[in-house]
Amino acid sequence: MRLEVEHLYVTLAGTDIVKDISLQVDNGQFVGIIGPNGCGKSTLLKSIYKVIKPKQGSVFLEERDVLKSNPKSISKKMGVVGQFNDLSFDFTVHEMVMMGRTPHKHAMESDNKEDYEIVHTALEKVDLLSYADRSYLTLSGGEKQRVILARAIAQQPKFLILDEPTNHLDIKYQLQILSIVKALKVGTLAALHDLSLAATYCDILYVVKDGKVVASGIPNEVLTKELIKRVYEIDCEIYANPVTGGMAIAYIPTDTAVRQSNERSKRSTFQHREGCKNSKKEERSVGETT
Ligand SMILES: Nc1ncnc2c1ncn2[C@@H]1O[C@H](COP(=O)(O)OP(=O)(O)OP(=O)(O)O)[C@@H](O)[C@H]1O
Repeated sequence: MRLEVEHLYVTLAGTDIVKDISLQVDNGQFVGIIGPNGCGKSTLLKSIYKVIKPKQGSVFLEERDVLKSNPKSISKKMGVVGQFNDLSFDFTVHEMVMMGRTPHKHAMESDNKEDYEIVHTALEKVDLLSYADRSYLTLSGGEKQRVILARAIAQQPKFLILDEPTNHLDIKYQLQILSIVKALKVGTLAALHDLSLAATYCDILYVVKDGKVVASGIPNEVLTKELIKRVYEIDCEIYANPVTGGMAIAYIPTDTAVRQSNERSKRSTFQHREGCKNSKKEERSVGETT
């Protein structure tokens, strides 16, 4: 499904947080929103999935006017993985994921065989099948994050919104979760912090600063060191990853202590290598004389 956001403005507690943002996500596209802490990414997403009411603007999912539609009709089409996934009540992992089926059911309709199969597949996808009977509240942050993604998958959405989906995840699950989402082949709008991951997985990036889009386009063209300096106030070098060929970013710390420690570790690596070379030479010459 295609998402079209036009001239969105959000004001919270008298402050303008989102200022005239327009963006599009085509069917099957993975679109990333990047930008520094507090620039308005979550607020923008929340206003798209109807948790916050925008002051002005429109959000359309295909022909449907999202801001004027009732939440249940939107939740049949749109899955959301939010940033904070804490609950006051305890549920099992299986029950949590089964909640993803709710938008497709009438009041009092019980879960059927198909629902169970869908939940099973969703749990399998995020590697949590063996956790089905565990209490959600006892899970680690990363495990909770994967349960919430499984719930969104069980919802079988035609469009996905993800707010920092890799927040609590170790690198294996960061890659796994983004690959799973990409393989769903539904339009996806995701706020991401890791620029290298954003460059790897996103078809299009929107860069937000102070509530405004300051750049957009394909990652290779958008992510320049000048833009990163302007938006994040940090120096970096961008290079082609020698193994994957993809874009890699090396951040350059401004902190002198860190620079000195890097220099020291470079020197000791060099000394270690030279030491190894010399002891190999000695071993060879001992072998030749005996
Ligand atoms: N309910 C609220 N009332 C007042 N200000 C708010 C409210 N919610 C968020 N803000 C402010 O709006 C700004 C944008 O917040 P938002 O959470 O959208 O940023 P973000 O880009 O998602 O940040 P992060 O990367 O840290 O998650 C912040 O300065 C935040 O303090």
